[in-house]
Amino acid sequence: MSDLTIGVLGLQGAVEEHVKQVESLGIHAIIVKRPSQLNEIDGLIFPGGESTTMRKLINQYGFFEPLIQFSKEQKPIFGTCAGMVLLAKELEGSEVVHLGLMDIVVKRNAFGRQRESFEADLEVAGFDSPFHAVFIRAPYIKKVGGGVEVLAEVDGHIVAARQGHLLTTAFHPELTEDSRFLELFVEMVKESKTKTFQKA
Ligand SMILES: NC(=O)CC[C@H](N)C(=O)O
Repeated sequence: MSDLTIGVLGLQGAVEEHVKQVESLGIHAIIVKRPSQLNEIDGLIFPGGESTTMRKLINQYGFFEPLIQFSKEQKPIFGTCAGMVLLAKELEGSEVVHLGLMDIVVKRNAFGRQRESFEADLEVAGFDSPFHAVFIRAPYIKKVGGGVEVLAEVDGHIVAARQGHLLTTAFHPELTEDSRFLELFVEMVKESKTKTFQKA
């Protein structure tokens, strides 16, 4: 076991699958259900699910400010699917903004009814072979700000990106055996932990 702990926000959605994938890498995972648990983790995953419901629960359980603070401390966050919607600074066609942490404009349920759920093999920046991705009522990124690195696209739409300590995918990387996105996140978490250690 490494000395890292990764949390999965456990308010709603595909929580267990992420926990299993984190544990499959020999890393300690906890399900985060109370804001105080944010102090016990080095990085946090927002699972897929229903972003509107997740946001209601974020408010109800007093997570809003603690999550903003977690990000301010440069602690890595990985938002998958609904998690991407939570991270976005703007949602297309909507006045609603959730956490607004990442400089991306996101369109919800973006692939339309005919392609509600689909799978695709993606070329990903930094990966040496395609990544098989599962999309479920997925969003995509319409626009990125200057500091955002685009990692993958499908049909010309951005579906994976990184901005410093923030990583996001429109698909569900926890539903396949391929753990390369999680491994990338783990590297981000290790890096951030080393930096914090050096500052202390
Ligand atoms: N699989 C998912 O996470 C779907 C996300 C959903 N469309 C939302 O915006 O909340």
